[in-house]
Amino acid sequence: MLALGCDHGGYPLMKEVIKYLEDNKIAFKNFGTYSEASVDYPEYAKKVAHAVADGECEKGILICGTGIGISIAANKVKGIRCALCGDVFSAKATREHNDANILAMGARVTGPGLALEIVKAFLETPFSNDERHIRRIKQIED
Ligand SMILES: O=C[C@H](O)[C@H](O)[C@H](O)COP(=O)(O)O
Repeated sequence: MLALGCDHGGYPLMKEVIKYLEDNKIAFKNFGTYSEASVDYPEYAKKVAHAVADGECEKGILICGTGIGISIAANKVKGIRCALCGDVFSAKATREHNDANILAMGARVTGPGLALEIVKAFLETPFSNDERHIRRIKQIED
């Protein structure tokens, strides 16, 4: 199960992401927001980050205007490795190297075509399980 969250700035892109997930029969839980009415992104980062950290959801996707604020907020939650990605290489690398459990994107930065390629790479790339990456993730946790 995938946890979704966005603010008003991220909402237009989140609609595209939701369509992609539905088309590909990928299960998700949507924590909002549900419109372009102005809201505060930390609230949605918190909901998604806790759903992932608590094991309710396996991974998450967070979107705000830039992806910056919502990723900063999500990374305050213990156990969260939220990666802000604006390209496919980074989305793939952060899964392989960092075992990132939340993808963040900026709807005012990244267009929908590229964003959906980023989502696909993030969801389909497994963690490498390489010893050096496990060691470094452990250092982050410590
Ligand atoms: O990092 C923060 C996000 O980009 C927000 O989506 C952004 O700050 C919202 O801006 P505004 O309230 O001007 O729409």
